[in-house]
Amino acid sequence: MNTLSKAPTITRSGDASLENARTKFQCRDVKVHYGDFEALHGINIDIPDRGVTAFIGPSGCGKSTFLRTFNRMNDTITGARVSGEILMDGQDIYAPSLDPVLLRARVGMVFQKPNPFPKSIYDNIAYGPKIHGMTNSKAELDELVEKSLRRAGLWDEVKDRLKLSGTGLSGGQQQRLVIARAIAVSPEVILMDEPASALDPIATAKLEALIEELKQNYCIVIVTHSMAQAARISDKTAFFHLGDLIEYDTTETIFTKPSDSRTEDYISGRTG
Ligand SMILES: Nc1ncnc2c1ncn2[C@@H]1O[C@H](COP(=O)(O)OP(=O)(O)OP(=O)(O)O)[C@@H](O)[C@H]1O
Repeated sequence: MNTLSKAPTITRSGDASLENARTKFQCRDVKVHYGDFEALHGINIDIPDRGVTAFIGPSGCGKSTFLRTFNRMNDTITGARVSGEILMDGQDIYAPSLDPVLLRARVGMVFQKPNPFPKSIYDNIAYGPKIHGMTNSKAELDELVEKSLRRAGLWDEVKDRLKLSGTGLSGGQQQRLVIARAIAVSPEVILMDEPASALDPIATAKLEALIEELKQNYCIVIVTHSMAQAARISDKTAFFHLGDLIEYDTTETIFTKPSDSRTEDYISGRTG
């Protein structure tokens, strides 16, 4: 059964220990055009499940463009065109029969600027589960809201003000609220596009601790401009340059013995 195009039931499956080495996404010759401009020139990469993969590279090299291909967010950009093949758990996520709304529940996204809905903290989390018909009663919904906020490390800070607006939280809290909102619909993947760039060092540390914990259960792909952050939190790192994937390896290898001089120049701060 093609779970992406059929029932809205969103389930996780598999044994965590077995899935450590599993591939979540297989990308073959992925190109993205904006009109006539080719932003990505044919990317081949396998993204592992249950771990953090970092995309690094100079501004404009295509990191965000590539990240958006994993939940078809490029579909929403006028003139953007994706070609090649992206398989998620072996299923073509660009198949015409696929429902992008269901895909985006399975592949959540967190942006640079925290973007809570202008609704209460509670409603920010409850919104997705309601749309997807995931709960049968108010009590179940309450439980899911609490569980999601707990998993995002935010429950203790907000449990007494669930009815207040999500936009009234601090930047770091808003970012964790957005992560809780993504978690609420039981995603398998969380894409993060420079999620800490608007946060102070303390909020960044909390976010990184959260990512460290979430990676036990989710495939996380993060775009970051911070080499230190990539080195701290990711298991694998992909270095992009001018629309090409130059090098992809364990984070340790990329940061200690990169094989391409362009990678070395970038991570050592000589370019970028
Ligand atoms: N909506 C768009 N329309 C046209 N061109 C775009 C669009 N979005 C991105 N581009 C171009 O595609 C290329 C890749 O951009 P992208 O934002 O993916 O790079 P990036 O590596 O994420 O950059 P940054 O680190 O600055 O966020 C750039 O040349 C950019 O100008």
